[in-house]
Amino acid sequence: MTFFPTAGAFLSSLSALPQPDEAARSAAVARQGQLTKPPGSLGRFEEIAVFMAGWQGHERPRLDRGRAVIFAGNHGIVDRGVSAFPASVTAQMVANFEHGGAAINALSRAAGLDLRVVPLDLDRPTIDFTVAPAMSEEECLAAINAGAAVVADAPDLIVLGEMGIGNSTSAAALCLASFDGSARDWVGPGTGVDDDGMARKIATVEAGLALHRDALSTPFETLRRLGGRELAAIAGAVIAARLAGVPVMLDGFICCAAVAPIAAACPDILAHCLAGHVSAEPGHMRLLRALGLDPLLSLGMRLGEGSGAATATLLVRAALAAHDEMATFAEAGVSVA
Ligand SMILES: Cc1cc2ncn([C@H]3O[C@H](COP(=O)(O)O)[C@@H](O)[C@H]3O)c2cc1C
Ligand SMILES: O=C(O)c1cccnc1
Repeated sequence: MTFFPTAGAFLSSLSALPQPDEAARSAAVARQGQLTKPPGSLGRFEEIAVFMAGWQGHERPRLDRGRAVIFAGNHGIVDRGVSAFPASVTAQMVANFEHGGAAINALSRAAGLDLRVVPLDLDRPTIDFTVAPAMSEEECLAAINAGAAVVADAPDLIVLGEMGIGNSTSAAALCLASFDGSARDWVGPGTGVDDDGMARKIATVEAGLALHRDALSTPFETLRRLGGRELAAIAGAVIAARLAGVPVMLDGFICCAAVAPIAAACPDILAHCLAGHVSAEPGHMRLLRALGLDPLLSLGMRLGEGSGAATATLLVRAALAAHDEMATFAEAGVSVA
């Protein structure tokens, strides 16, 4: 499926974004005010229920068809010694996802999410971005469209994750290109590199920015030059979800970095997104602040795969259960004041 036929179509979609259904939102706010509890006493759960109502367009939103998607891609910069693991682990983990043995399989099952795995040309790593753009326009657009395709049948919620050895370095480059700071502010240990590995990551990000900075004229160019297929796919999925009114749960540093270029150009693009958690990757909290997102969980996780986002979906289930199943003051015969 070609959701975005050209890079121009991808970019112009950012200037015509649908807003939440105000009638459904107001009805959900009114319902929260009638449930048998002091007003506001369910805290963030109330906000989540109202958020889901607005994007789904129903006073009582559902989570029957929740979907987790993990996009996978390989990165040319791995040859620069930026990960504690070899690039071959990406494909090995994809096989593990397909056999049900990874953390995201267990957590998706626990959260009642259907899991899709989308490997993106794993045998063709992106080009080392310190030498040339990571992807051609066609490759980047194909990845964006692979992301957009996973929301075609409008699931109730989409949970986004990634797998790609080396992608915490691409993520740091996308953050530096999109927001302020230095390479050091955005680079972290990822899978657990030592001090020398950290220095190689910082040098890689600095070299990438030095080469491409003057050409980063649009979010598409930033994703294409410094990103990777799985990161472009996440950006495509987030925009397609917005156009389809599908709420999104974002994961850790890498998943959030994938949307940094589009959010820097168009801050409203993340209005339909929740941040599942803040990961232990040091740049993640800084990134969430730049994106204007308040994470639901802080569990010291630093895995990726959509694992934090899938876990946070359990909180959405709790919020929707309270919103849907609680009695109103009138139904329960409880005095209002
Ligand atoms: C076995 C294994 C499973 C993973 N699942 C997610 N990641 C995570 O680690 C990678 C990013 O870290 P870096 O930039 O240091 O390579 C990504 O694939 C990410 O999703 C994993 C990494 C490994 C080794
Ligand atoms: O926060 C993340 O997304 C993350 C951190 C470390 C390794 N992989 C992913």
